[in-house]
Amino acid sequence: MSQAAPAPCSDPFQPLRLQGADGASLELLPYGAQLLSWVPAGEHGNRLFLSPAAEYRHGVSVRGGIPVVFPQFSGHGPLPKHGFARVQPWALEQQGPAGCRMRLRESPQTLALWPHPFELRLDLAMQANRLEAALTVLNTGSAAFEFTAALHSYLQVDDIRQTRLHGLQGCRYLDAVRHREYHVQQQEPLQLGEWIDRIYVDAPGELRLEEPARRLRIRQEGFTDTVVWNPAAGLTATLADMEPDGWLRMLCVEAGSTLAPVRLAPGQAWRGTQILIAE
Ligand SMILES: O=P(O)(O)OC[C@H]1O[C@@H](O)[C@H](O)[C@@H](O)[C@@H]1O
Repeated sequence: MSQAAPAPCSDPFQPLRLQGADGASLELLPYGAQLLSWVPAGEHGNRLFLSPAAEYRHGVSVRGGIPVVFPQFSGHGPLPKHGFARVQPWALEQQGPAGCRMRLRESPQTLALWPHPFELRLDLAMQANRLEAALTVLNTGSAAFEFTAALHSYLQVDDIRQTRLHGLQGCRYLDAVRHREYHVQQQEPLQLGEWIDRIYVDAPGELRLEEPARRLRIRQEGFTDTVVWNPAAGLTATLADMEPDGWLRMLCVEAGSTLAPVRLAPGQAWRGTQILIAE
């Protein structure tokens, strides 16, 4: 990756476009450091789901791509849902043809919500059919803090009802759909098409998303949990930024540390990575 001077992006809603020499490409919004699209080398379509009804304005999270969840997962705490990183303008720190580093530091807005100095880095790297997204959290203050976080990846599928997720059998999960109870995954592969909202705890390092015509390997490192979410028709109808049938074309498979907070002493850093491999 070539080094460029850190640049605050003048319009955070103006996407950055990167095109690797091998033909892979991505589009990224400085607002939220949100990846909007990733097209692997040799393919033509976005492997990430981006809702055509997504909203692009301050204070609202863009529905699709890969939102960065920090410092709070979902509604599990006093902060706004999924924290604030996804609705802040990030700076572009480094950029090359096949990758970039985005950076977010504390600001008066973040300190008003969460009184800790921090630095977040999102490193994105494409290589042929592979995309790596790495989130680094640094404690730049003088007191310890705790956080939860996730890479909230919306994966594009042709038809969720024909899609299977392999690799979760035997894994314990917290089911947000059924009274927030814990269960153990029996079905293998996991069949989809109904409302699902689960946190798989101590999730395996690799899953496989299988569709009739293609496949995606999903790896994670550093993160402890995997969240699987699809709103189905009922919940989708309540989301203004989703088309009524949008749920048929997406599945969120999120790499997260969501239930047990990560504690960072002053000067310490933590890193979590999600790797997507298109096949
Ligand atoms: O609508 P939001 O805030 O982007 O959240 C979407 C979903 O994100 C998932 O991570 C949660 O498990 C779901 O409960 C939630 O509905």
